[in-house]
Amino acid sequence: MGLLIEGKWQDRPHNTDSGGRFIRTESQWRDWITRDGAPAEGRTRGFKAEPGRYHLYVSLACPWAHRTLIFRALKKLEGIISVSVVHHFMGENGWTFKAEDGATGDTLYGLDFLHQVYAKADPGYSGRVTVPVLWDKEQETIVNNESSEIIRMLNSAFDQWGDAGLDFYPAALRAQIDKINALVYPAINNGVYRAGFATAQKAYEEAFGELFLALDTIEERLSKQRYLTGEHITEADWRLFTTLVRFDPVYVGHFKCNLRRIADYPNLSNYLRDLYQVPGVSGTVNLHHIKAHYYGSHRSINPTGIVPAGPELDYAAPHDRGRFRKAA
Ligand SMILES: N[C@@H](CCC(=O)N[C@@H](CS)C(=O)NCC(=O)O)C(=O)O
Repeated sequence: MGLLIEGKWQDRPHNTDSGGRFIRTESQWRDWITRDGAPAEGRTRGFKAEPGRYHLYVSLACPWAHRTLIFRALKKLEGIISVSVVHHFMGENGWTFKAEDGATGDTLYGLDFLHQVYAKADPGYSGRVTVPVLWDKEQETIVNNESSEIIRMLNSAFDQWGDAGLDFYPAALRAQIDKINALVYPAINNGVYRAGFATAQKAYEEAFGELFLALDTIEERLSKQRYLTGEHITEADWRLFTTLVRFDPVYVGHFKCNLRRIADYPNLSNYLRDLYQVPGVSGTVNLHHIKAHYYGSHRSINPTGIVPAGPELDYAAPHDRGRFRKAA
């Protein structure tokens, strides 16, 4: 684990504040692919949506990268946007491109490390080297490395080629989706990291308390409706899904998020299986990469790197969410 400082790789741990709280650094590459290629508001670089021009660098272990793979699959963009999958082990060189055990290697340039992709885009770059990365093969640069923005682009910019009938951020639901994201992101998506990477008891307990309070709130909401905003799956559901699917196999043990498992929540566990069983989604979930990455790479938390053999999980088992189906 580390970061680039003026284009040079340095092996460094995650940031924490003086109270031992995990601090997530803001993503720095924030341009947008648009249908007409015009720069997004407040930006100067423009990128036009074109088939075959863009590439995603992802980790199958990473919940943020996972969002982009789900959108790529559901919006039927597999033939339009290519992908390289990094190796699940993230050690002193950060993410690497060994083409083994489900990783593809760097299918564009044959590089060894993801930090070389960042340095290719900007030889003087200073910052963390994270997945996902949305790469422009034409200008050989990073368009964007913030998953919440990449999924919005995949949702609409490529509709000429993808499934234009699916909209996970419909205008009528935007305010509701934004409100749910504002709870789910800090308390759940980032909350598990805040618990797991805390280096002081109080910081851990703060994150732990917020996390389970938010899960309880969502559990209650899902007792009344099939999805977070009602009867349609939206971006808010996919953003929650990538954390839920990692929760019992990893976050309960590795990040000490052990007040309850998702399996102990009747609504959340059925909802998780419902989303997992949406055609195209299970193919984006790789539990081997997920478990091997977290337990194997975070040696400050798990010094032996031993990957637990359990728990038994069956996300393909039947769920009860059809009970919300409206009468015809
Ligand atoms: N805000 C970013 C976060 C991405 C992120 O933190 N990815 C992790 C993997 S789960 C990573 O690459 N970490 C490497 C590091 O921080 O050095 C996003 O949502 O895209």
